[in-house]
Amino acid sequence: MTLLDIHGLTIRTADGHTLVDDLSLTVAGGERLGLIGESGSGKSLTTLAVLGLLPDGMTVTGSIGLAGTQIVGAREKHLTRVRGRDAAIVFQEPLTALDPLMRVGRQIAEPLARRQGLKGTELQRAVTRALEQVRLPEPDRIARAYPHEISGGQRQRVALAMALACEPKLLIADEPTTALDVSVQAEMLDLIDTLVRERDMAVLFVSHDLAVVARVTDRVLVMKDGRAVEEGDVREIVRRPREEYTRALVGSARRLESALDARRAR
Ligand SMILES: Nc1ncnc2c1ncn2[C@@H]1O[C@H](COP(=O)(O)OP(=O)(O)OP(=O)(O)O)[C@@H](O)[C@H]1O
Repeated sequence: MTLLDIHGLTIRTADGHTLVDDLSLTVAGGERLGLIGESGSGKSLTTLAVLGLLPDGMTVTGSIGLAGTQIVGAREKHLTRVRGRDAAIVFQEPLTALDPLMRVGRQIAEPLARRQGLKGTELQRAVTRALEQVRLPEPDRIARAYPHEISGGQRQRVALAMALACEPKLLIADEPTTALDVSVQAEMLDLIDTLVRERDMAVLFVSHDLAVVARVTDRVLVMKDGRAVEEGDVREIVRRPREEYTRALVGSARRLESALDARRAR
């Protein structure tokens, strides 16, 4: 069944400049779609639009159906209900989602209390469980820490725990590993892969890196200048890119892989 149905999505600035142009895509329940394209191609704006989080002043036309709710034009009170429950987002920079002045445990507790009505010891246990699920060692210490007292990789795991806290049907991951060290990136991708599989969640995974997208998604949509240029099975696109732009993306991903192979062989 279709979980996310975007049709003819167009996003413009207040002065009429088109940033996303007539974009259509669907994600079925449990399916994983990668959104790929170079910087500025409109990937992030598309994901923000799904949660009704576009910056003030931008205008949106077209439709975005998310688990039966029409997001375009929806009132804030309806959007609040959808966020976290139907879709949740993990950003490239975890500090975007975390409050610097609040202990990590309280930040995870907040959505759990609000959505699941948990309190007291039960709530504390749920926070510990949420931190354990994202494979954070010493969950109790992490829960007492402020965001700046833990590492970037740990912060991203905390942000993932928050996004998963209400078991959304769709996880949106916007370049979730780009800001991390290469050694931590692979661990994070594996973690997302496992957790999403266990929960049978759908994923909209945004990246400019085809190698990363190929690792976690089944299908990929390539964007350029706010438009979809190509869409298909991720292996098929890597093997036989149809569009020139996609060929260039595949070519640069290959060059990077062989450069890394050459380094490993040294
Ligand atoms: N608040 C804003 N006001 C005006 N233009 C914006 C705003 N946010 C983004 N844009 C423009 O919209 C276009 C698409 O931006 P978007 O962030 O969606 O790209 P992206 O593909 O996610 O890029 P990146 O990989 O660098 O995050 C860009 O040209 C960007 O400059």
